[in-house]
Amino acid sequence: MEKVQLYIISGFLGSGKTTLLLNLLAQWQDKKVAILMNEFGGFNVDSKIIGDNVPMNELLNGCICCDLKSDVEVQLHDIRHRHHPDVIIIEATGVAHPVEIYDACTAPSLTEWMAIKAVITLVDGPRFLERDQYSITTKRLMEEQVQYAHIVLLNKCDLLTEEAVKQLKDDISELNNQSQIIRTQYARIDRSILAVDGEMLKSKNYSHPGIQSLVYTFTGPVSSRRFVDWLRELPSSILRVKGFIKFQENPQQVVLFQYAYGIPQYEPEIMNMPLKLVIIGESLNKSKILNQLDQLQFS
Ligand SMILES: Nc1nc2c(ncn2[C@@H]2O[C@H](COP(=O)(O)OP(=O)(O)OP(=O)(O)O)[C@@H](O)[C@H]2O)c(=O)[nH]1
Repeated sequence: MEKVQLYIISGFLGSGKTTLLLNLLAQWQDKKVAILMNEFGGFNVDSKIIGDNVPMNELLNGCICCDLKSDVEVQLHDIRHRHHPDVIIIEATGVAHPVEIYDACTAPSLTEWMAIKAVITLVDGPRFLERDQYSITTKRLMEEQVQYAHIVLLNKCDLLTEEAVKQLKDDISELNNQSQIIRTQYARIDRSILAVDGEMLKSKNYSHPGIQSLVYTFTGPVSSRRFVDWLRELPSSILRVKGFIKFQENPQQVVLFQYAYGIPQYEPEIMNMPLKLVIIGESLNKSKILNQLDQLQFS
């Protein structure tokens, strides 16, 4: 019996994990692919982006590498029994430690039928270049995600100079000289790159104390100008914002909003999605953010 192949997609918040997942799904149309999606918050924007056609289990409200670690085994068995996939892809939260996820997938009841093919880490080039500006824990996490990958995608190269790409490649090789390093834009890779076999990674206990998330639900459209003003004032401790929003200028249109490393992105959404925004950052001042969003919404 051929084993189900497992790929683990890791990488810091907003580095391009869902973008890679979408690329892989497009290339693997000849395979039955199922997804285990993990979100730090209670609302999964990424699963809405991927849509209903792909078999998917979700682990919400926590991180797969610590508080939800024991659920991984149960979810993987469930995926196998319900969907009979050829390939399973785990998309971890941006704050997950790859070794812990790997460890969670090596339970004997899983290895009977599942083979871990690779841990793929996405590096957000511009953010990684400036990793010294984050707290020591966050910087260490970014580096360890690189250190323990079998394949590293140096992503967002469109936002980097050649010199910066060279510098980042050197930094990544210094952290991990065993991995393949591939420079990418929008996480575009050829599936042949994934033909590797992940060897054992060593587990160690890991936690990420400072990183938190909150979900805000809008009751209706907001002013786009005031929303942009709010974004401009966001402290650098806010690492990621994503979700669905409507603007007063075009109140019927749902917009998929993404904000990673200071760069906002707006895309029209055809489905009528819940108007929720997920905000992830280091030591969030939750009441202040909720207050600001209330003001945006109600005044
Ligand atoms: N300029 C540029 N933007 C990119 C690239 N890859 C992804 N993005 C954008 O970066 C944002 C985050 O991408 P995602 O794929 O959602 O990142 P993620 O790692 O899944 O994010 P989280 O799940 O929140 O950690 C989106 O707006 C993407 O369109 C790239 O190579 N270049």
